[in-house]
Amino acid sequence: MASSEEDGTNGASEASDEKEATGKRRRLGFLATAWLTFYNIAMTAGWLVLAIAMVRFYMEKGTHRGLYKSIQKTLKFFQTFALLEVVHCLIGIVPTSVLVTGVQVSSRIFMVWLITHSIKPIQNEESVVLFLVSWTVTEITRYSFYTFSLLDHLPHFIKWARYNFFIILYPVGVAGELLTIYAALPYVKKSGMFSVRLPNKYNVSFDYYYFLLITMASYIPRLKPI
Ligand SMILES: CCCCCCCCCCCCC[C@@H](O)CC(=O)SCCNC(=O)CCNC(=O)[C@H](O)C(C)(C)COP(=O)(O)OP(=O)(O)OC[C@H]1O[C@@H](n2cnc3c(N)ncnc32)[C@H](O)[C@@H]1OP(=O)(O)O
Repeated sequence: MASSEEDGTNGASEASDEKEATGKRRRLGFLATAWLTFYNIAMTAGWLVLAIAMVRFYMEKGTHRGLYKSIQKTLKFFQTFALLEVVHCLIGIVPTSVLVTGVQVSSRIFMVWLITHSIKPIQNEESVVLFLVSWTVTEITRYSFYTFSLLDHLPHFIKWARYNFFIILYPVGVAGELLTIYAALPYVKKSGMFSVRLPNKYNVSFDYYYFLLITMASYIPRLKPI
């Protein structure tokens, strides 16, 4: 195999990658780079803690029943913290689209707080494990990718994982989310939770059951990974 010194091509492309990365950091500014590095390290660590807790739970109990309850605090904290990602786009320190990030983060927050947290009987559904595993592997890969990129030391495997894992993880995650919402439907219909019925003094009505059906339908344009 020809070395970069021999053919001159790899060396040139590495040098241009290096120049590009340095230029990007300079454009970003010291404070923004420091904050993003801290944020990405914290998020990688948070999702790693979650992964370890899930593996330990399963090894000790041999079942997924009770898993959500045991990890919910960590999940809620780190997934809610991800709202900062929308802020990062809004203030322009990351070049991702506000809309794409907003949809991604709000759908996750919705799953965490308005579905799994609020509807206790569905917490032991297998579908919850599907999206938990999918989100966890995705986020460990994604945040470590951003961290190593900012530090200019991106291992090949992390780069490969960032651009390939989603081929499996995205459909698994979406299936887990949709099946969990589907499992919630009977409880929502029976309890009438989060619904506002007429007559009332504001003359407005809202049916959470139909809202969930619309939410499920709104996944259709997003079946292609975002
Ligand atoms: C209230 C009711 C809500 C109802 C919702 C309606 C339903 C809608 C359906 C939604 C479906 C979502 C389902 C989803 O939850 C399922 C899953 O997630 S399953 C798990 C698998 N998922 C994935 O693989 C997606 C993972 N997510 C992402 O990749 C990102 O979150 C995304 C927002 C999609 C952005 O990705 P994109 O590839 O567009 O951007 P990049 O990552 O390449 O970033 C672009 C550039 O910005 C730099 N960047 C971004 N973030 C950071 C950061 N934190 N630190 C440093 N730099 C960052 C990045 O390096 C890129 O820079 P450059 O281009 O210069 O290299």
